[in-house]
Amino acid sequence: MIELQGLTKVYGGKTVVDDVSLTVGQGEFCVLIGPSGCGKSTTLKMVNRLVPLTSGRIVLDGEDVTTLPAEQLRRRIGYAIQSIGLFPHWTVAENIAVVPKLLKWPKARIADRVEELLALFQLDAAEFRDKYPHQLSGGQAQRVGVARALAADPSVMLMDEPFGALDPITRDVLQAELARVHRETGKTIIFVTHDMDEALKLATRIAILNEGRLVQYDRPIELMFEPADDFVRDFLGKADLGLKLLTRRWVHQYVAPAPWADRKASMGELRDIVASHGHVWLVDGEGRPEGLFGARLWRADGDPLGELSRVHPDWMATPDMSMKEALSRMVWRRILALPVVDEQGRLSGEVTMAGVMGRQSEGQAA
Ligand SMILES: Nc1ncnc2c1ncn2[C@@H]1O[C@H](COP(=O)(O)OP(=O)(O)OP(=O)(O)O)[C@@H](O)[C@H]1O
Repeated sequence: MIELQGLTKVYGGKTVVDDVSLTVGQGEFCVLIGPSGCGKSTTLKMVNRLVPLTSGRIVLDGEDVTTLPAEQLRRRIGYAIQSIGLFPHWTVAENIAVVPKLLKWPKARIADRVEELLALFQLDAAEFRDKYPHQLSGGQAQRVGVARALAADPSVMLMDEPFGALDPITRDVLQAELARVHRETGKTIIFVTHDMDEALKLATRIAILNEGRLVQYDRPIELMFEPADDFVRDFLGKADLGLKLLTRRWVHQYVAPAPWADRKASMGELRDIVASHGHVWLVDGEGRPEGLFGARLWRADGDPLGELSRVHPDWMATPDMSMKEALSRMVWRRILALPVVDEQGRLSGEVTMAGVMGRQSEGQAA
């Protein structure tokens, strides 16, 4: 846990960070966000004293570290930045080992830690251990940069737009990886970005800064439903709130029992189910969805069953998929429901457009 108390930075008479206080609990992923120049990076750099404080205190795991020598502090706080800062003449393994070496860990322990971190970031140790930074792609180098920051198992990780320079696809992959690493390691993280989508994907708590001041510090859902003021409301971008919210919601939160029938069902039985539920999933002998009657945006005239649609793997949803992705699949395939399948591919429920709308408006009313 880390507490920032009244952090203030004045440059040449101008207060660029103004009395910022916030507590990041153990295992919390705190994202600092705000317009360019609002003081995000300066706040972060005061935490590990890359920038000296004008006033304020930093309390790390209950200990006041404001006057601790900066080198000692930095061994307890990992730091990863956009430009990576890998040492060009050192191998990947040597780069990752920087802080453990400073801490005089035994060689074998360092080697084990390097292997463990490469595995955590899905880099094959045999292939990457002895490579030099110029032999890595941007995404690989960035993974090594984050692995290095984690190497000595710091109590807190600071990250300043670590994925800012990456293309959108690599960025997406690394965001998902970081979210997983955060879940697996339970690290306390403070992360700076100016990208709200990135913040919503990663944060357990978001701190919004404006002109050096902390305007709101809340869980993402609370920010969206209870913005502290017009600045926050505008900053979140009203028009996209509903969709952005869906990136934080999961299929398992929306899954409902699915009307289904197997191959033995008669057309009469199928019509009855469609009459009461609007659609029906046909499952094979193993319980895997293979067809759908109804639930298309278009219907054949006359027969309420409409035409049979073959269930395509692209339509299926899994419990851990985001609702944004599920919704996108419904829109793309022009269907009003997706089957939710378990690990064996068996029908375990469904998500529907109506369900999304219901839960969205419930959330907004809350
Ligand atoms: N070394 C410095 N000397 C003087 N002013 C500085 C210094 N570093 C930052 N500032 C000013 O402090 C303010 C906050 O800068 P900071 O880099 O913290 O903003 P930021 O929110 O991280 O911005 P961005 O999103 O553009 O990176 C800016 O107005 C900047 O010009």
